[in-house]
Amino acid sequence: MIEAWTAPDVRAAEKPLLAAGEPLMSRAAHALAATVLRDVAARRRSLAPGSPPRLRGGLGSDGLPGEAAVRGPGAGRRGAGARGAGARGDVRGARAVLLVGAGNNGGDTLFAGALLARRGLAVTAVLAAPRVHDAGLAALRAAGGRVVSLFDVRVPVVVAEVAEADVVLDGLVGIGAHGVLRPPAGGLVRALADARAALPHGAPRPWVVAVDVPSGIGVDDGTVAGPVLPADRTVTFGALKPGLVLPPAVHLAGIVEVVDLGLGLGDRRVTGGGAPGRSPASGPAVRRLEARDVAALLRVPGPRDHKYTRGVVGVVAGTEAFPGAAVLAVSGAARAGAGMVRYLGPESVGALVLGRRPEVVTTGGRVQSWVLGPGVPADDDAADDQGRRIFGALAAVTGLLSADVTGGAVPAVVDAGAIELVEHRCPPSVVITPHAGELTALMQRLGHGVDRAGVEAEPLRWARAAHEATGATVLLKGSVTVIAGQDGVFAQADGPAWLATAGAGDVLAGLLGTLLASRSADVLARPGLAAELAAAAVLLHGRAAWAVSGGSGDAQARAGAGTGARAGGPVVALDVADALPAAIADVLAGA
Ligand SMILES: NC(=O)C1=CN([C@@H]2O[C@H](COP(=O)(O)OP(=O)(O)OC[C@H]3O[C@@H](n4cnc5c(N)ncnc54)[C@H](OP(=O)(O)O)[C@@H]3O)[C@@H](O)[C@H]2O)[C@@H](O)CC1
Ligand SMILES: [K+]
Repeated sequence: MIEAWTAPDVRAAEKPLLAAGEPLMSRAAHALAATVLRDVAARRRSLAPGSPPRLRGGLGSDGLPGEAAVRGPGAGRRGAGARGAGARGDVRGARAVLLVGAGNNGGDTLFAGALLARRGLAVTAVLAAPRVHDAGLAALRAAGGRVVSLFDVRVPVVVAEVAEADVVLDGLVGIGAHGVLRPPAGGLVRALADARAALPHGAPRPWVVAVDVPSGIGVDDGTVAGPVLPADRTVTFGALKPGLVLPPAVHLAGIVEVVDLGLGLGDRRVTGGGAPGRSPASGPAVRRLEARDVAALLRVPGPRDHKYTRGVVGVVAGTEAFPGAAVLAVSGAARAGAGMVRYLGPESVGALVLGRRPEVVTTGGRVQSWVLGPGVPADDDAADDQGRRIFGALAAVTGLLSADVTGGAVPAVVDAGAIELVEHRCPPSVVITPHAGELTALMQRLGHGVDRAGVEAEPLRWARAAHEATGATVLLKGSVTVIAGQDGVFAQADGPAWLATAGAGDVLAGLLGTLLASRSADVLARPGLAAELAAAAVLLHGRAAWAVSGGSGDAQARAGAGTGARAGGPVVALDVADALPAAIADVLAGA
C-alpha cells in the first residue's frame, strides 16, 4: 500500500523528532544530493550510449557517490564544462542551478547544493526571497557555490542560465506553501515552464528535480492553480504527499522517491531503518493499492465453492444502438472470474452476447451484484426497457423496495447512463463510475455550479463531493482514477495512456461487478470495502491493459529517462477483458 499524508500530518510527525534533535534537514539534503548525483551521472551515460553504468570514484567520507572535489569560493559557472561534457559517469563539471525559497525547503536545497559543489558540480543558487536559510546559504558558499538573487538579476538571465544547466533543483516552497507561487518565484517559474514547453521535442534540456514537492502544487489536494515547473523527479521527505499521487499535480511530479526520515507514518515503501509504522487516527489522506494488496482482497475459490458461492453478476447493459457495451461488460465480468453472469437486455443484444460468451445466461434470477448502465443512454426512448430494468435494480440496491420484494440489497456498479437515473441516496456498496463529464452532469443535477474543467482541476474535491451528496462510493475515471468512499480516498495510476479507448470503461464496470459479487456480503457489512475493491479493479484493469499493450516497467519508471522501459502500444477493450485472467493470476502469484 502506498500512503500519502497531508502537510499537517507530516509536521506533527516531525515535531517530536526535531525536539529530540534529530538532524532531519541534513538527512533530507544528503538523500537529495545522492539522487541528484546518480541522475546526473545516468543522464551523461545516456548522452554517451554504451558507457559504463557507474559513477567514478567510490563512496566519499560523506557517504555520497563520486569523487570529491572541493571548489574554492568564487569558482563559478565558467569554471565548469558545458552540459554533457566531462568523462562518462563523471559528474564533475556538471552544472546545477538551485531555485531557493525562503523556508526550510530552500534550506534542504542549499545544503544539498553544498554537497553537490563538493562533488565537483558548478552550483549556482538563485535566491527568490530576500532572506533564505542562513546556515544552508553559508554551507553552499563555503563549498564554492555561486549565489545570485532574483532581486538583482532579471528573469531572462536566469532562464538562459537554467537552459545551460544539467540539473535544476526546485526548492522554492515545500509543505509550507500557501496558494499559487507569489512573485518573484511565480514569475520565474512561469518563465522557466514556458521556455521548457517551447523546446522542440527531444531537445536537450536540464533534468528537473523537485525538492519535496514541485513548488506551486496544492500539496494536500493535488491542484495546480498557478505556475509549476514540471519535474522529472521529485525527492520527497518523510512520506508521500497527496499532491504527488493525485491528478492533476501528479503529472508534474515525474518519478517520485520517498526519503525515510524515520517519521513512522506507515509508508511501507520507504527505505532504511525508520520507526515502525505509526498511523495517526485520521490515517493517510490518500492511498494507492499495490498488487499485493489486491491479492489480499481477491476471493480465491476453494474446493467447496460452486458458481453461486463464487458470485453471480447481473448485467444490465447495451441497447440495440450500443450492443458492444453489453459484450464488453459481460466479458469483463466473466473474465474476472464471476461464478455466473446473467445478462438482461434486448433479445438481439443477448444473442450477440451469447455469440461471444456462451457461458452467460439470459434469464432473470438472484444475483450477488449488479452492473448497470454501460451502453444505455439515459435520454434514449428506445432504451426504455433497459431503463426500467435499471430502475428496478436501483430500487433494490438503494433499499427503496423492501427486501421481501427484492430478496435483499446487493452491491452494484452504476455506470454511464445509469448514473443519471440515480435519484435516491445510495449505500456505499453502490459504486458510481463516472468520467469527468459524467461527474459534472451528476453534480450539476444535484445543484452544484461546476463545469467539466472545474472537475478536472479538482478531482479530489468533486469525487468527495459526489460521495457525500449521493452516499455512493465514487470512482472518477482518468489516467489517475480517484475513488472516494466511506473510509477515504484512493488514487490509482495503473494503466497505460493507451487504455483511454472506447469500451475500456465497460470492461472495468464488469470486472468491478465480479469483485463486488465475490465478496457481496462483506461489502454490505463493511462500508469501506467497496472503495478498496474499486481500487483493486482499477489496478487489475490497468495491468491487463499493460499486458495487451506490450509495455514494461512500473508506471513511474516508465516516465523516467534511460530506464529501458517500454511505452507499449495500442489496446482495444475486448483484449483487455481477455487479458484479465493472466493479470489476476500474476497478482495472486505475487508477480
Ligand atoms: N520541518 C522539518 O524539520 C523539515 C522540513 N523539511 C523541509 O522543509 C520544508 C518545509 O519548510 P517550511 O515549513 O519552512 O516551509 P516551505 O515549504 O519552505 O515554505 C515556507 C516559506 O515559503 C513562503 N511561501 C509560502 N507560500 C508561498 C507561495 N505561494 N509563494 C511564495 N512563497 C511562499 C512562506 O512565506 P509566508 O507565506 O509564510 O510569508 C515561507 O517563507 C519541507 O517541504 C521540506 O522540504 C525537511 O528538511 C525535513 C525536515
Ligand atoms: K519544492
